[in-house]
Amino acid sequence: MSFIIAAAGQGRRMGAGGNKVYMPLGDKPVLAYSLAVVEASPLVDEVIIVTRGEDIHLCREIVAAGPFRKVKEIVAGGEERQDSVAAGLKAVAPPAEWVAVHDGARPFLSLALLARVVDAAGKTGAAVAALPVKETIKRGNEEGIVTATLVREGLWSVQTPQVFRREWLVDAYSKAKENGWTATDDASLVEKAGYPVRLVYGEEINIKITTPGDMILARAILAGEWSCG
Ligand SMILES: Nc1ccn([C@@H]2O[C@H](COP(=O)(O)OP(=O)(O)OP(=O)(O)O)[C@@H](O)[C@H]2O)c(=O)n1
Ligand SMILES: C[C@](O)(CO)[C@H](O)COP(=O)(O)O
Repeated sequence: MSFIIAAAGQGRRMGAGGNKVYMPLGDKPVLAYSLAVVEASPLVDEVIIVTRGEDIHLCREIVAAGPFRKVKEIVAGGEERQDSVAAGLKAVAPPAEWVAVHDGARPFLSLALLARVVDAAGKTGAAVAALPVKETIKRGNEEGIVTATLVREGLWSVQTPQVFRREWLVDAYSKAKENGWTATDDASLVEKAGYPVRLVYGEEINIKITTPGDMILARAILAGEWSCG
């Protein structure tokens, strides 16, 4: 399986003035955590990292320090996450039957979660890690007034990894380009292209580091102050 790591963001919501995947977390940068997991996974044959052109030198340093030998290519990303994954997908060689996409900003990927998503994708053709929504979900207008309270039943909060039959993901990205579809995750495009996507129980610990509060949480997780499946 080819494994694409999307790491070409700008970290605007982190407000640290740089790409959060290169921020230190414990003794290594955020990006090095998921790289270590895929390096150890027998399910992953090759890794493609997508990062901003200006960060490629930082990425190379992390790969060399690992050393992360499965990294086949480091490619430059695009304006939006979708553009970055599209760039990564171009680097996946056609013999690969399966492609996984993961956020570099999710350092606590586990081998067990990756195996669960791969297993489900093997049966359905596409699968994503996700958790049922726990809180009441409301829609609000620009003035902050509630316009609707949604039915929570059946709603899932989606994570990565997301695993797809390569041909499905390539087809979905080509249809997205043709029709101008945009999405915040890869599965949305695959769904829109007409393919079934299986939801697989993710892990609460598999957070996406997005804001400064998430970095505090990540440090607590690392220190063993919080852990749960
Ligand atoms: N153009 C982009 C935007 C995002 N990402 C990656 O997609 C993941 C999830 O994105 P997000 O949390 O939104 O990261 P940022 O774009 O860095 O954050 P922000 O939106 O706050 O700027 C991250 O690993 C990020 O590096 C990417 O590869 N290319
Ligand atoms: C792919 C993702 O991590 C699934 O939760 C998420 O959609 C990324 O969204 P963002 O807008 O880049 O934060």
